[in-house]
Amino acid sequence: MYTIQETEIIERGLTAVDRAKELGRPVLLSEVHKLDGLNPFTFLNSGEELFLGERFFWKDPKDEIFLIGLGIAKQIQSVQATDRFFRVEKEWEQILMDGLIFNSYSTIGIGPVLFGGFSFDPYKNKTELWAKYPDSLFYLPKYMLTIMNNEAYLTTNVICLEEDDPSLLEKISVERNQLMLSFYLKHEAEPAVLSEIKEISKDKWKRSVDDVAKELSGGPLKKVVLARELRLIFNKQLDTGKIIANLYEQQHESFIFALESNGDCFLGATPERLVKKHGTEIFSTCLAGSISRGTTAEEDRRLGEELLHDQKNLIEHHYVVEMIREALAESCDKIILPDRPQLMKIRDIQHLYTPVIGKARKDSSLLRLVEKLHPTPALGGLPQKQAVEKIRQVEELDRGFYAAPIGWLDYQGNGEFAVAIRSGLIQGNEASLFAGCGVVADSDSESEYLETGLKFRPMLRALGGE
Ligand SMILES: C=C(O[C@@H]1C=C(C(=O)O)C=C[C@H]1O)C(=O)O
Ligand SMILES: [Mg+2]
Repeated sequence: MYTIQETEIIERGLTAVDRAKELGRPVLLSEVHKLDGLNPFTFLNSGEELFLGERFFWKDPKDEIFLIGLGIAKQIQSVQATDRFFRVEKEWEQILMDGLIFNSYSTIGIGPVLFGGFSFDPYKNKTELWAKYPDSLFYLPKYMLTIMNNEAYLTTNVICLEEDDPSLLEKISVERNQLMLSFYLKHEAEPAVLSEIKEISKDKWKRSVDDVAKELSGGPLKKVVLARELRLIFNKQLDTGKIIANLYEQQHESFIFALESNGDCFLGATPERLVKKHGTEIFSTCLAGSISRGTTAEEDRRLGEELLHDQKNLIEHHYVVEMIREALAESCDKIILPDRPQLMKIRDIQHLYTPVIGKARKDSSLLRLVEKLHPTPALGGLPQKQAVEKIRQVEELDRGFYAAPIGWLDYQGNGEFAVAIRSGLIQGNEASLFAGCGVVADSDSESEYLETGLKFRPMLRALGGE
């Protein structure tokens, strides 16, 4: 059982209200408490009643950090396509500038943290599918559990207005204690059963792969990533908490993420980091080029060797390395990048993988880096602008947040963004799953089709459809 000193938040809140009056604008109050340890899924589920539709979940591949947010103290969103990264950054800086932050720990990812993401291409025609997700969508949560290197912290964030009185803070204090009393392990309900899978425009998709591949041999386009969709229908409402827990169990070596919005939930298990910033240290990942896993250790090793020497896949990978190297060179002083890819083996697939490390210059913020990198040729193509235009033109799918940056940043500028692949959008008793692949001049549509099949597997399994 957990309880937190209640008088403290009221006193702090009154100071924040005084500051709001002085400044004539809202003021953020944020406080951090250390907890004895708490299961992240217990926390996520305990918010189901009060905060359904306003939750997020994040875990990195090494289980170094878990972030689970419940409720929205402040939402930053934008329907404007131009400067969307910059706009989010400016609004975030404004909130932090006046904020009162009570945090006596030096851990990253605690105190005010913004969690969310961007759509893949704000200039693509919108469809109903992603109506709940604007082109930029970020939450500053009301309550957030951080588990960092096995230590647990609870952050509480309140936006105090000029006209607020102590009753607001009393309400928060009561709500928080209620939440902490309700930490429970959820009763397992019968899982939803898959009744139908619709494969969206399979033949048309394969034709577009052939057409684009043909076009690539003439240049100047070198690579275009094309994606497709599966629509799944279940016999009842899907339990997103359970799907996240399944992903955690089944795809341990990946980032697990979820972002709810107005009843929908976008979630997935991606192996691909876009960029991580920890102080001035920058980490990025080149991931492109794929082959299946073997059924025996020997076959698996042989397939890995084949991938490491396959020209088509090496070229597909090389484009990503070149672009990331160039993009980071503008913001980093030192870049360390091995000259040959290695293998990343995950449950259903193996990839060519090149890790990148850099040292950021003073003025390079995490969102600036995200802007420079997105989309890398692993998700868009090369050259970047023309590839995205080609996708806009030929791809039937509305990608929404699929293949786009999703992640978090803390109030000290640390944070991490992953590329939201191996993902799906959960909508009541239905789900859309997305998968794509890098098309280069000698791509063959049948093998690209099979490759996307491998990439659907993690989500299909987590949904009980495999
Ligand atoms: C586009 C996806 O994956 C990307 C494409 C890859 C490829 O074509 O080899 C490999 C890894 C990812 O960068 C996806 O999973 O949907
Ligand atoms: Mg590929």
